[in-house]
Amino acid sequence: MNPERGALRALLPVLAAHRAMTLRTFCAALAGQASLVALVTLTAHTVGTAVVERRAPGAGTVAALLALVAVRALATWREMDLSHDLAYRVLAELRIRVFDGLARSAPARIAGRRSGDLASAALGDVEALEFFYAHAVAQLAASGVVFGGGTVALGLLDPWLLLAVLPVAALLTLAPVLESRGRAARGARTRAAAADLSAETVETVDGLRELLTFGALDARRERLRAHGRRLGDAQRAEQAWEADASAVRDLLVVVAVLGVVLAAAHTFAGAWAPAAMALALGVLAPVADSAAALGQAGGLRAAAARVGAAVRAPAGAPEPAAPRGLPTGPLGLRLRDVRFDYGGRAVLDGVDLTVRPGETLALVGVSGAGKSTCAHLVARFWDPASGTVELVPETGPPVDLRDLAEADLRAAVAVVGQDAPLFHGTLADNLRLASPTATATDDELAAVARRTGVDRIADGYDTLVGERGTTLSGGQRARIALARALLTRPRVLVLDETTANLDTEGDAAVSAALRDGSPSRTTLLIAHRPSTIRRADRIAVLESGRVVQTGTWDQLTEQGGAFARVLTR
Ligand SMILES: Nc1ncnc2c1ncn2[C@@H]1O[C@H](COP(=O)(O)OP(=O)(O)OP(=O)(O)O)[C@@H](O)[C@H]1O
Repeated sequence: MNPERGALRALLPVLAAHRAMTLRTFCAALAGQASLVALVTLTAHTVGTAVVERRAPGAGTVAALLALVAVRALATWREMDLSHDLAYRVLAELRIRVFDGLARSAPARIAGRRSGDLASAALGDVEALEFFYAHAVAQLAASGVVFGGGTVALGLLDPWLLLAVLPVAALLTLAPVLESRGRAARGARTRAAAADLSAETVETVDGLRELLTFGALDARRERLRAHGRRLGDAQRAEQAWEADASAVRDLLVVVAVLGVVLAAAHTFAGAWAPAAMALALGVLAPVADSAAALGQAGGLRAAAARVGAAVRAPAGAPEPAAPRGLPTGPLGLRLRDVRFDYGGRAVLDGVDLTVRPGETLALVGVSGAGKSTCAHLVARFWDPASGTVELVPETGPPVDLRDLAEADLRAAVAVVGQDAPLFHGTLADNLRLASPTATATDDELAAVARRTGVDRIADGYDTLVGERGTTLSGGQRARIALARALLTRPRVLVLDETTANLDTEGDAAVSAALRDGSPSRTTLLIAHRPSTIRRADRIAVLESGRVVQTGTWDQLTEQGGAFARVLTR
């Protein structure tokens, strides 16, 4: 099924939380449209009276005209105010829902997608929906009511007038439906081009250093230019169609005008003839506006589909319905017959691995063996296709990660990667990222900073580290990421090449400090450097999706085989 079908309708329930405001916007739109129809009708009648019957308007008529002008002006202002207020509230909510969807399904969903593309979905597509919420929903409903009421009035006044208006109204309403597929395709082209350009721009800015180093800036500029051109072409195609559609709508209204003039001249005399014509055309005007709005909204279906998909994204690792608690004390880690793939060949094909409480186990293997994948499963970024990942208390049964509440899992397990990103802000902000409620005291922060060497990075904790830590070296970033994890006091710590960027001395110092800091903590250490691996209590070798060897450094170096191959590589 076409995922864009009904995509806009599927986003209507967001308005449910703003029912009162939606209703007020509808009332303002209704008052604005109805007062306009009344105003043009009364004006036509007044002018007709003056010109045809040579009678000046009475005080009552003038007062009614002034009142209608005031109502129209007030209602228009109120509608603009309310509809935009409503739209901006809804968009703010949608942005958060899109973010929640990404967070819920990330990084499973993010894998393979470009961050600029996601940013475009989160911001550009949501922004594009402003038209739908501010200018379409309440206005279409109001137009329907005005047209319905006007149709009844016309029918009572003169069925010929109705006959002149109805076919054109039907064609105007039908046109956006008939052209919806083409509109959606053109809109999708624009949104896709905008997303590509956004992805390309983000990648270019991120990789400026590399592009400069390899002299690839000019080629990249050309690519950006080509993407910009593609977006421009898509936007022009949309606009050209819009201009044509608008001309066709105007033509249809002209046909209606001719019919209305004929019908009114046939039935009415004196000042009532222009009044009836004005009423008939006044009733048709909201239909023409609605047709334009419907057409424009049709172009937003691709944006709505992308936003809807992000909002409804299933959780990569769903929360358990009845979470189990974790006993206090040291926790071991066990992977039991774990199988996992990223949609292609099996990356893990029956991994069995045990890390005892308080033990440090080094997981080694050649590049691409699946070590980081194991770390991601322990962090529960994804669930295994089969098998279990368990936390094993010293006493009591093991607890499957799938049975743990998210907060309990995050409190027990911390995973630090090789290039953990830092965020714009101070060093203290970055260190306290995991405990924003400042559960870590200043003394604790200072102790952890000392242990990880973070206290030697900057003059003070108020130092700005810059977006993504670009002002820091790789080793400094690694120390901060490690300190950040330690402040959460994890019982299981997974270090995925965390100290690879430190020099051998720094690596040794951090390892010693880690061990002294909390001897009961269980550590799964992913490393390539022999001196780092050697410090672990035990070593497990991952090869062809399985753990093929385990033992101490001395045992494994004696055995040779897979471990020897890893060391040689
Ligand atoms: N998000 C992903 N989507 C698809 N395939 C992936 C993804 N992440 C990793 N892979 C693939 O899974 C395999 C294992 O990757 P993984 O990163 O776990 O290996 P690794 O042992 O940690 O490697 P390295 O030592 O180089 O970091 C590789 O073939 C990799 O290409």
